[in-house]
Parts: sequence; structure tokens; C-alpha cells
Amino acid sequence: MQCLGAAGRGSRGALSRHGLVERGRLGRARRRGTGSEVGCGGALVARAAASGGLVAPLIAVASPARHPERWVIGEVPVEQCRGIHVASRAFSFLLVRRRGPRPRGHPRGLPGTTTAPSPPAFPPPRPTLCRPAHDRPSCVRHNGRPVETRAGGWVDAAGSDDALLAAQLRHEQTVVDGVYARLDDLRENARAHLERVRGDGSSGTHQARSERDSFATLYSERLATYDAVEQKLVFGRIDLRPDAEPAAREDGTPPGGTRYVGRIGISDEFHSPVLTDWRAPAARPFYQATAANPGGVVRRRHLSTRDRAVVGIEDDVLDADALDEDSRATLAGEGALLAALGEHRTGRMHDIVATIQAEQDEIIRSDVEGVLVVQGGPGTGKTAVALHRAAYLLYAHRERLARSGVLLVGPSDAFLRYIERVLPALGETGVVPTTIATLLPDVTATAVEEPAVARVKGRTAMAGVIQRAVAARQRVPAEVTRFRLGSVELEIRPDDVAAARARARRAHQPHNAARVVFVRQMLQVLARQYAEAIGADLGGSDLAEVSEDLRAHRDVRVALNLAWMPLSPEGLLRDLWAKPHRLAEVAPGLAARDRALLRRDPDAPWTEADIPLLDEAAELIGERIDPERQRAQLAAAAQARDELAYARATLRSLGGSGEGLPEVTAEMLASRMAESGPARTTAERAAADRGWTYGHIVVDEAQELSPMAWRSLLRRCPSRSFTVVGDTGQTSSAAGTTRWRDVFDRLDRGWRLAELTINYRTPASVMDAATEVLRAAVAREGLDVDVAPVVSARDVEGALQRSDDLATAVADSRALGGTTCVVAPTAAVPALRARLGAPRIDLTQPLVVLDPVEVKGLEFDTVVALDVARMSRGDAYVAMTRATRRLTLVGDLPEGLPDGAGDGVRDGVRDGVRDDERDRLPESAADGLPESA
Ligand SMILES: Nc1ncnc2c1ncn2[C@@H]1O[C@H](COP(=O)(O)OP(=O)(O)OP(=O)(O)O)[C@@H](O)[C@H]1O
Repeated sequence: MQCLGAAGRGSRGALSRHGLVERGRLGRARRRGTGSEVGCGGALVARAAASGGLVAPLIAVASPARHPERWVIGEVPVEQCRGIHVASRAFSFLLVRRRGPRPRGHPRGLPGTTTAPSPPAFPPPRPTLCRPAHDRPSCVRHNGRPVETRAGGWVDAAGSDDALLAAQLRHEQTVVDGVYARLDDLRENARAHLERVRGDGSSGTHQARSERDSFATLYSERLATYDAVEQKLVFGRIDLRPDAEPAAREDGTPPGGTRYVGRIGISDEFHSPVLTDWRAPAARPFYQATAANPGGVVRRRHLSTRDRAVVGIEDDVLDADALDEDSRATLAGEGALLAALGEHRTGRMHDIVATIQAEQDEIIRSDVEGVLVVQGGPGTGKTAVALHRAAYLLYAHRERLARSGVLLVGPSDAFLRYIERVLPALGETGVVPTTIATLLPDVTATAVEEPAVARVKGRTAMAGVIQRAVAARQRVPAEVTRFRLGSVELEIRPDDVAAARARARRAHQPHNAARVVFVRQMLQVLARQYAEAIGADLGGSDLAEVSEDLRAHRDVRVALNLAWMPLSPEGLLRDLWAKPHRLAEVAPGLAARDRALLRRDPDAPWTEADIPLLDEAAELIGERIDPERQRAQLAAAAQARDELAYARATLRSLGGSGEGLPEVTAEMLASRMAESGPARTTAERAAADRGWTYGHIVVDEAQELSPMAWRSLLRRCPSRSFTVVGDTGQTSSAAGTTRWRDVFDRLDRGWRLAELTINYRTPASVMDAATEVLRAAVAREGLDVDVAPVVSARDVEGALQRSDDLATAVADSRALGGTTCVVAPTAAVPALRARLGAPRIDLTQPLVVLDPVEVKGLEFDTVVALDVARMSRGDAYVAMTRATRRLTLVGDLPEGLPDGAGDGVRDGVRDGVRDDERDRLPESAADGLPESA
């Protein structure tokens, strides 16, 4: 038997003649030609598989007495290299290639000293591999190698290799069972609290009822979180070296211990951590450790679970010292990643918490301050990273963000539905999702804007237009208005109006609030005029009485309203769009052609492009002032102060908050108590409040936002804490951007750029073709856009197809199972929906028909793209990069498509499904084929 490679702690050592392995001696062993070769994780597995080798576990145990500082592999001769113990509290994997007959028996080994139960001894390897996992529902994977199981137990069919694996899995199952048991306890606890709070009834003082409501909400949220993390609660494990850096031991795990990583942090009843939250600093090595920089991690283990059962494990063994550069580059737990990428899509995005890659993790944990722009090609995980970053920031900056909230801006409602389960599954419900179209609580944008109009409405210059439009409603009359108060004739003089207007403007308040100042000033002027007219020196209450009489006078009301009319954003904008002379007055810089584009009937529905303009107007106009409401607001502020003091006292008397969940602060509790009616969460309150300012804003598909939309978002986050993800290659909105610097260079506090480079969605052959099509379009349009190549993580045979017949292409795509999307130019979509029997945008259905705007940010197993040549540059690129398995181009092909792309991969899609594919057709392949097929 020849050693192909030892990894993990053991790989720091080398096999000696007696199988003794010591740290730092592997190089010598290699030079001596023992045949040792180092690799690790999936890379080793792949190499071993290629060379007919086997993966065999290497038991790692401590040798505290004799060699505290050295790693020792047991006393088994190299020729019988099968059971080796290493001075580590972890165990690892060794790749072996058999030369002679396999020795029998088990090695000797010292007992493990991990806090978890000891791993089992090393059995002889079994060469038989079972069929691919996807063919067998009960098949599980171990180090990328599928292993047979049957429901409820492990099959130890042909050799004890599986027995060892089964024992490993049982060991992990024990740990996972323990974590779930603790979760059940916590859930029960929260439920009991909730029942008790609810059982207290609705009697008592207002404060007592508020308090009960607040705690009921808190416990309900807690229960919701426990339920949301039920699936894949535990997904990782890291084994640390005894001399691991302090950073790797922040949770109090003893040096060299084993740490399990999962969706939330959970401690046992003695407050010892049993599960580390993936966002905690202590979990960082799970994502960041590489062969080049293991950060104290001996081994990273990915646990696959189905419901509460552990169904697979996969290890990356990290030992930088013993690896050459090539081996380092291939480390990443690719087995778990590739398994995740190969799964059928369901129409709902899943979290990637178990397989976050190092470059993604860097971004997720990047500093909360400032504007972080993440540029990445299609499928590079921008959405996934943005969502995980939101969850991370809510965890790491709980106190600040739980109060102020996080806003998540996506491109469409369909997209928001697609991602809606990701954050709850990460234990976070405090994010407010929105599109630009739904940004304002009281306005709904239902119409679609023409690109040319959207471009005009999106320009920053429109801010000036709105500003002038508001200012134009603060008018000085050309002539004096005369009226009588009783027997006294009074005058509303232009000079007085101008002075009052100047004074009101100096107050720097929104139009409606400043109107209060204007009116008060004018009433004072008129009351003094009256006093002078009657020759009396009116003081205090007399003056107030005259003011009230003036306020009620019809002529005064008309004149002052004409001078300073109360406004609404909708009224202002409708007026502007419907009355060309008004627009011309306030938009002298706009070309007549552009002004003509803006013309609308007063009752025309709002479009997405109107929303930032309405928001801009709302900012300048402010709320309508209602004196009753003003009084109520002052009273509410006083009550809030009382409630904060009471909440502090309540929390002190209750002690700490729940397990694995964020601390509840007095401010959070008080803000809930302050609400009348059912207690609302921060997210609910923020969503209902146009003027809410958020602690952080995440923007996805950010390249589509117009400058005016950016102004709306920047206003909502004065602290300028943004995560902006997008791809300037995918820009399809006429008002969007193709260069981030055009958007962000004008920010006074600057911005920083991060890039994602690996496409985890699109097969390489499809991605390459899409890149060529984009390049051709960029060249054709003479754009200053650098189209960087996007590297796909994988390829799928036959991924790019062409067809002359839509119905056949759809049928063949559906036959591959999973989800299929037909993407077509917008005008063709309604007819196609009817023809293909897919009337609704329901992403969980096996077939949907979408236009390029609707498909933005989404992905499907198979995509049929119709008439890509008729789509815009960005639309074509988006449409071509949505499929995880197959893209079929039908109709007019785009310029730049490489010669032969989609040709000859198989005998032509027109002929139907390949025979070997036919064998694997899912039952759903027989469902509702298009009528025309
Ligand atoms: N580390 C990862 N582990 C597993 N899956 C991943 C990982 N990173 C990304 N993915 C998967 O890759 C796919 C593409 O990710 P995502 O939608 O976030 O990309 P994107 O950059 O936003 O794409 P686009 O800009 O084209 O909309 C998703 O299915 C996502 O779950």
C-alpha cells in the first residue's frame, strides 16, 4: 500500500519506516521517495479516484505524555498503512493506494480526547462504490463518495469501510441529536412563557397590557425563529489545533476543541456553547480557513442533514505547511458546494450558509460603515451574499439595527417572493423588503414606463424641477387684496406676503410645515393693521382674538392659500404632468422633446419611475399639518419617555433574554409598549412610515436604479451604511448605470468596491456564449464597459442548445425535471403565457413565462430564451444566464454567439430527448405539455 497523501494535522508529519509520522518530516519522507503525496479535501478525493485509490480515515488522537508538541502517527508499518494515530484531538483522512493485499485487523490507537465521543477505529477500505447519489434517494455521501443506506440505518454491505463511516455518522448524529434536543427545550420554554403571558388575560392597567403584548410578541418571534432554523440547524464542524490562535477560540471552546457551526448559537443549561452561530467570530474559521491560511483549523467538516438525520459528511483537511501551491488552490470543500449547486431549483432561493466561500465570507463580514459596492457577473452569488450580509449585520450590530431596521431593495415582487425564505431561515425577520415601485407606503405603481420616459424621470435634474415646482406654490400676489373685517377695511399687500414668505422659507421646514410660519406671520401683520386702523393698542388676548377672526375670514383664507397652498406630492406631480405650462415654468432646462415625453392625463396610473419623484416631492412638502395630530404627537413623546424608564426596570427584574437569540433592549421593549393596538415589529413600523431612516440598506440589482432612485435611498439612510450588489453588464433599465463611479463618486464619504468572480449558477459553456454576446453588443453600441470574463464553477454537458421549435424546446427542457422558464421579449409574453398554459408568475410552478425584466435575479433548472436578438444588451445577457442546467435558444439568435455554440452537443433538440436522459425522466415530465407540442 502506498500513501498518496496525509492531510489534516497528520499531514504536518510524514510516514516513517514504522509508520511514525512527525510534524515537519513529510518533506523528507517525500524526498526519500516513500511515495507520500499531500493533498486534501475534494482535491485529494478526486486525485485518488482518478488513480484508483481509496479514501481512508486516519485516526488522530493526542499523545499528551510523550510528545506534547509533536504529531505522531502510530506504530503501524507503512506497508500496512491503515490505522494510524496522530497526536491530535481530531481525526483526519489519508488517501491510500493499495499495492499489495490489504492487511486485516484494526490498528491500535489511543483514545480520542475531543469533547465529543471518540471516533471509531479505522477499518480496512472497501473498493466498491455505489451508484451516483442522485439516482438513489437513500444514498448518502461521504467525502464526495456515495454510500448506501436504508431508511433508519446504515447498510454495512460489503466491507467495514462503511462501518467506519456509519460509526462517524452515528457519532455526528449523537451530537446533532443533542443540539436538536436543546432546541426543543428552548422552544418549549418559549412556548410556556408565551402561554403564561397570554393566560394573564387582557385586564390590568394600560401599561400592564402593553407589557404583556410586547412580551407576547417577543416570545412569538422567538418561537418563529426556532421553527425557522429547524432544517439544517447544524451544518459544520471545525477541529482546532491546541495552539489555535485566540481569535479562533472566542466562544470559550478549549484550545484544540471541536466546534459545531449552525444557524443560531445555542448553549446548554450550563451556558457552555453547543452550537456556534455562523455569524459569530468563532465561526469565521469555518468559512475562512484555507490550506494557505488554516487559522488554527485542523479540519473543516460539512454535515449534510435531512430533517434531523445526518446523511453525509465531507471533510476539508487543512494543513498549510505540507501543501504545495497547486494543492492549496484547490481547497474549498468543493464536494459540498458542488452537491448544493447541482440540486434542482424549486422557485425559492435557499441560503448558502453551509457552503459560503471565502471571497463571499469576506464581503459578508465586511465593516458595516460606508457604502460597499459588490460587483459580480451573473450567478456569482451577489444576492446570496447580500442576504447573508444582512443577517450577519443584524447579528453583529443587533442593538443599532434592531431599532433602526434594515431595508432590502430588490428588482421585482417576483424576486422578493423568490428570496423571501432566506432570511427567516437564517433566523432573521427584521428586514423590510421592497422594490422601488413599492417604496412609498400609500402609493402603488402599476403601469410600466416607456424607456425614454424612464430615462428622463430618472435624471438628477428632476430634483431641481420638483424643487422649483414646490417653490412655485409659494407665490407673492401681483396686486393688493382688499377685504373688510367688521367695519374696517384691510389689505393683503404683496410686500407683506413677500416678507412673510421669506421668513417662512428661512425656517428650513417642509412646505406644509413652513406654511404654519407663513400664516402666523401674515395674521400678525393683518392684526396689527387692524389695531392701527381702529387706533387701539391691542395686547395679548385681544390680538389673539383678532387673529382668530382673520383666520376664519373667507377672503383671508383664499388669499393666503393662493400664496402658500397646502400640497400633496401626488397633487403636485399630477399637475406637473398634466399641465405643460406648469412644467415649462419649472423645467426650463428640459428640452421641449423631453417635456413632451412627460405629458400624462391627471388620472394616469403611477409608474416605478414616478416613485422617486413622489418621494422627492414628499420630502420637500412634508406631512399635512393637522393641529389635533400635532398635540397627540407631543403627548406620545412624553409617554415614550415614561415607557423607556419602565421597560428598563422590567428588563432588570426579568434577567437575561432567550437562548441563541439577541438581547432585548429596553429601547426595543419600550418602542413596542409605545404602540397602541397589537404590538408591531420594527420592520412593520418602518415599512409603514415613509420618513423612516434605516440603519442599513441592501440594494440588489443595483445597476437598474436611476439617479433619482438613489436619492430616495440615500435619504433613507443618513449614516450611509449600504450594501450595494449588482452587475453593470446586466443593466437593462434606460435610467440605470453601467459604471459604479458615476453613481457613487459624488458621495462625500466615498465608497468601496468588492468583486465576486465565480459563477455558481450558469454552466461554463452557456456563460462563455453569453459573455461573447454581451461583448458584441458593447462593441456595437460603442460603450465604455469592460466585459470581464466570468468563470463558472462547473459545466454541464449539453447545457447550450438551439431549437427551431419553441414547443419542442419547452417539452425537452421540462423533461429534465425541476423548473423551466421561457424568457421572451415583453410584447410576446401575454400570448406565450396563454399558449403554454402558464398564466401566472408563480415561481414554484414547473413552468413560467417571464420577460427579461421579470426574470432578473431569478434562476431555473432550464431556460428557453425566445428571440434573444430582439432583446436589449442587458436583457439578452440576463436571459442567457438564468439556467443552471440547460439554455435553449429559439428564434432569432443574438449577434456574437460563438460559431457552433449549441450545435452538435447532441443530435439536435428537434429530435427530442436523448435516450439516456429518457431513462431518467421524472414522472412530472408527462404533466401538461404545451398544447402546440
Ligand atoms: N457559496 C455558495 N454555495 C452554494 N451555492 C451558492 C454559493 N454562492 C452562490 N450560490 C448559488 O448560486 C446561485 C446564484 O447566486 P445568486 O442568485 O446570489 O447570484 P447573483 O450574482 O445574484 O446572480 P445574478 O446577478 O445573475 O442574478 C444561487 O443558486 C446561489 O444559491
